[in-house]
Amino acid sequence: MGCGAATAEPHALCPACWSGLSLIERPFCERLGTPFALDLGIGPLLSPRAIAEPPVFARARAVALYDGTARDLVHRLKYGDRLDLARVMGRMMAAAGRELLAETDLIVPVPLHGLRLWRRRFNQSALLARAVGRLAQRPCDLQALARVKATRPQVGLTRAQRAQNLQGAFRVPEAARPRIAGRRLLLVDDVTTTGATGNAAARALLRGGAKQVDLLTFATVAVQG
Ligand SMILES: O=P(O)(O)OC[C@H]1O[C@@H](O)[C@H](O)[C@@H]1O
Repeated sequence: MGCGAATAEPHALCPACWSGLSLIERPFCERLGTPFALDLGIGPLLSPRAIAEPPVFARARAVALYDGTARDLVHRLKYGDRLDLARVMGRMMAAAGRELLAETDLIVPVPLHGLRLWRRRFNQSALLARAVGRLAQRPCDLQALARVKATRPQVGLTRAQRAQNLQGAFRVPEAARPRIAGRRLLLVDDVTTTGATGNAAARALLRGGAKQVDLLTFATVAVQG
């Protein structure tokens, strides 16, 4: 599916692609979902980063670290027009996000600004959100959150610049407020790097009346602890 090699089942990864995935398993930070190098046998665990800078979202989970096959899959989906990959990636996300999905009322993808959506012709996060929703049997609302600012791409920006770039970028449209009021939302994106996008989007959703916002992405950038 990822590299094009034949697989026994349709919409599956070949063994080589599988072995190139750095899957995230416990022990991980219960808040950020980032893995720990060591299992200390105690829990629940929080990373120093989650304690020093608690995120706006309640909990984040991701399938894999953003390297090897995970990076290839994200790039092929996003820049290579391989929309078909959303299905296999969504299946893995539904598994990695099982705990979050059990407490989710509504799935909301991170939106693209209209201009970027027009250029790319699709929102990869919406494709992933739909695939996760279908499998987990949770409704998906593509209009619950709007990207009202045409931000620079996050790629190449520092941590502080990423947060700055997203200030005021998201808003819950008036018409969507009744649909998210008091509800537990699962925000879906392709990748988390610094968490700036997840934080900015979660902040807008909480301001818009959501009760809780969790974050599920396909990949996360490795941050030790
Ligand atoms: O905001 P952080 O977590 O730093 O970076 C992740 C974002 O940067 C984009 O390329 C991804 O699609 C995602 O929305």
